[in-house]
Amino acid sequence: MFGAGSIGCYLGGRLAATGAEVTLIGRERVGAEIRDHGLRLTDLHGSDIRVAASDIAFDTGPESAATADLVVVSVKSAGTPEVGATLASAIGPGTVVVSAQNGLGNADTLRAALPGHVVLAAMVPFNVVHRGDGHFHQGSEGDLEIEQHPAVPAFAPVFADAGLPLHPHDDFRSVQWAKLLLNLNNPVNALSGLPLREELSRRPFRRALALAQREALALLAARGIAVAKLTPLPPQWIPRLLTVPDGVFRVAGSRMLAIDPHARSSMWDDLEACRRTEVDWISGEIVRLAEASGTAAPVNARLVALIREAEAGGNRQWSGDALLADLRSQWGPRKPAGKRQRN
Ligand SMILES: NC(=O)C1=CN([C@@H]2O[C@H](COP(=O)(O)OP(=O)(O)OC[C@H]3O[C@@H](n4cnc5c(N)ncnc54)[C@H](OP(=O)(O)O)[C@@H]3O)[C@@H](O)[C@H]2O)C=CC1
Ligand SMILES: CC(C)(CO)C(=O)C(=O)O
Repeated sequence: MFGAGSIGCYLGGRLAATGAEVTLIGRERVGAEIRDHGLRLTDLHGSDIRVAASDIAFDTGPESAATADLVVVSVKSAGTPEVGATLASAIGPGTVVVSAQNGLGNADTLRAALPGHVVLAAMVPFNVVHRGDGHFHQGSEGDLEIEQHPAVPAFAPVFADAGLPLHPHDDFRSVQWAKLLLNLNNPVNALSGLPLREELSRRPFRRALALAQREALALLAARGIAVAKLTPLPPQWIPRLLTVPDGVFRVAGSRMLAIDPHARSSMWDDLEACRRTEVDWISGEIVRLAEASGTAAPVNARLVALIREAEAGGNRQWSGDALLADLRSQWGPRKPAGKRQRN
């Protein structure tokens, strides 16, 4: 696992717990935490798994990757070029590399750095919260998805044994777009300063997310880009669901609210840790799609700008009403791509 953070420690720990030989590659502060406490991996269904420090290796450098069958990359997107360059001189022939990152382009970045290697994109649908002292908690549901490839059956059983089945997809880009639409909530969540469940329980924040999703969906439809159905509702219907009153959403959106009350988006984690966020790889993709279509994506562009401001110390405690009013004002005299709809 290259990137021992929330995802790397959770996936790596679950694999190690069923006997897989796993090395976590990460920062010394995380290595010290695991040496002191081992790993504790819990989920929303009450699963509680312990991995002793002696049962999982930890390195700060890439040496162990030289003999690995599989390297799963789980750093934030800004770190991908460095990981690609590091792996290029570290891994042996035949090592398969899987990107378990959000966004569209991380696997491509790794592929460019690792010609001759199989590099596959995967998608983690659930949230992981780092609760400290080696404890990582899966706060929402879902199975891992992966690009279809002949290399997958060699390692899929190890994931299945660990309770993390991999679902291969022929059209993985459509899966990545579907996840990106859900991740458009990351900047809204990060700007709200609230846990995900609390934020999604408040209609003005859901309306803000619906604005961002509608803008993205209109651009995707105009370009004929397919979006996979990852949730019971098709992605095109989710903005409508988001805008219903709170009481209705508590019932109709109960699956979206089935999140640990403490879970936050990974973008909130980044702001909290004063790290560069992944907003350029999430909302920024919609802005670039609009530019490539000769139009604008003012709502998503504004979310990028607000996250930039928050990275520089700006407001991270927006009220739902203020954020929604700010995003609506971006429409101005211009129309966003697609039909204008009130959220
Ligand atoms: N957290 C979540 O719930 C989810 C996250 N994701 C996605 O998964 C990916 C990983 O996210 P997450 O686990 O939250 O990220 P984290 O920031 O928690 O973990 C990444 C870790 O990798 C470390 N790291 C970065 N570069 C290197 C390097 N060159 N060598 C060693 N260690 C390095 C980071 O250290 P440092 O911070 O010091 O750079 C950090 O500790 C992201 O793309 C995210 O969007 C997807 C679904 C859910
Ligand atoms: C799981 C989800 C959608 C929300 O936590 C996520 O991908 C993230 O936080 O980056």
